[in-house]
Amino acid sequence: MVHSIDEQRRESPRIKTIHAIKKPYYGDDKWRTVKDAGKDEENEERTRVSHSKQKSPRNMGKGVDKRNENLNSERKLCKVPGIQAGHRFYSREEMVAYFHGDRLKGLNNVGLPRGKLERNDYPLPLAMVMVISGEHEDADIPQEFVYTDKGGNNLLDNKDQVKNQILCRGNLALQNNSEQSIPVKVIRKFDCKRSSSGKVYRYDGLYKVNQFWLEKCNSGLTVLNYSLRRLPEQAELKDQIHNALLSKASSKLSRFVCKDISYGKEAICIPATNDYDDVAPAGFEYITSIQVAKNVEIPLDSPGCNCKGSCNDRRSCSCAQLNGSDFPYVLHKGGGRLIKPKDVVFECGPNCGCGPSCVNRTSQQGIKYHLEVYRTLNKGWAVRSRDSIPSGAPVTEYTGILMKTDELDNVSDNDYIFEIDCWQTMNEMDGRERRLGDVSLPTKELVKKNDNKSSESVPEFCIDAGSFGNVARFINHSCEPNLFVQCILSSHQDIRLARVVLFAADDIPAWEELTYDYNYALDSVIGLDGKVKSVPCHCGKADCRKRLY
Ligand SMILES: C[S@@+](CC[C@H](N)C(=O)[O-])C[C@H]1O[C@@H](n2cnc3c(N)ncnc32)[C@H](O)[C@@H]1O
Repeated sequence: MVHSIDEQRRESPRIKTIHAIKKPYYGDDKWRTVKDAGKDEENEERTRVSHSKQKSPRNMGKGVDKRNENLNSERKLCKVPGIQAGHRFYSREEMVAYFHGDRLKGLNNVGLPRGKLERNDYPLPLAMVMVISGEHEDADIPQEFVYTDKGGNNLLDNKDQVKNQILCRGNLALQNNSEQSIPVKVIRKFDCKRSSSGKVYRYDGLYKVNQFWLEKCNSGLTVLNYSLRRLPEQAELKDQIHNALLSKASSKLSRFVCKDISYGKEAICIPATNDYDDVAPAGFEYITSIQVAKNVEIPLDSPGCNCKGSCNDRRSCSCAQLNGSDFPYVLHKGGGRLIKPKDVVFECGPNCGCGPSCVNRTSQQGIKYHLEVYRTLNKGWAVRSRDSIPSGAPVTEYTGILMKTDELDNVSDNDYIFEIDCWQTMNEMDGRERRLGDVSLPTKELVKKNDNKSSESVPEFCIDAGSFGNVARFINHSCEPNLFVQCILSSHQDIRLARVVLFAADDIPAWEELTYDYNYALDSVIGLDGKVKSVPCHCGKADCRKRLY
């Protein structure tokens, strides 16, 4: 069976950049006096690159902004809906998704823009969440404890204190919490063998910052201490409920059927878990990059740019020129993010002067998220990420054997074939629809250049991941996907042989199944018996088309 890029695109993301300006909401809680705290993060949000679908009304109003509003703002300074004291999280990412977007340090504050000391009628910063290390997970939740921040420590070397602590950042935040009677959510981190991350994070509840005081430590330097007392009358997970959840979680976590399906070939392990039986994914060899069939020749004729280090001048970089005089990626929090999907993205390649960490090689830098292959009830294997994935980030390339489509054997028995139909899409062949507005002049020229190579509406080349492939071969279809397909050229300019890379279409929370839209034309798959094949779709989305093909 063949699922095609083009068909996926036909109804899928014509992506636009949304500069989200969110209105923070702090719930109807008694601590809502700090109404506007959190606007710093709101500003940060404005730089967010959003990859929500333009064409599909299904995605309207969903995704990044709404979800973050729920997950972040509402939860910052009040209780966390659905989470009771004693709740355990088995990965940092899962815990972070509940408590504070995508970064959670030891002490998380709602801060101030640089240089400001006060905003409106309340002082900032304020402490929201405190993550501290605990001794033993089964010990009772402490009613009171003393906290000492790490201010004044030598961050580069042995972390010893080298300066007096002063009232700034975390320390100042805790003082403000104390003065305004705003509680802090406390999470304790424990080592835990049954957790796949090796840690468990227990939510201990809301604590009032009772008092703070200065103290001289052995080295003669000043430290600031805070005593925190747990607020009374907080609902706690009852032991039997907790144990039930725990055994469910641990049984889930203990059902590892393979520690790393890549057997060390990826920089990050990709485990497989199975809650149904002991079977592990099998029948294929893991490859991290495309292998080329004998009778297919990949040209290496991309001229390449003359930049050094990382490409950053769009006027002088010839690869930027190919992308319509701009770079397709922005650097955000250390990683490249695709600004919007394009017919084709021209990345730097072997003939370029820049180095391997150039932002215009974003899709070539390997898998960066902790992906997991897991067994589902009715879709076979599926893929999820234990980390949240930001919108526009590359998740994985679709690898396999790059071969001629007409040389495929047993097509109808092979669930792992990806047709490379970027060229057909650009030419709007066979009912394919081209995205408007993002076809650069060089891309148009490229289309012309390839015009004599193929006039077929059927893509000439495909990636067969049946026997050789990577984690992408386990990614299922959804009628409302969270990934999209992007064709990429780096070493040559033959669009028929473009690389296929899956990118995050939204901010994807940890543990959500990763999916893209196969977008088969219904009745397009013919079985060996010559009859049209039909497979029901189990994506479970509200607007499910009910059939995969
Ligand atoms: C590329 S494979 C995906 C991984 C596959 N689930 C496995 O176990 O290896 C494509 C096949 O997965 C199954 N599949 C993918 N998405 C599905 C969906 N939404 N509903 C039902 N089956 C699906 C179909 O059998 C499809 O032919």
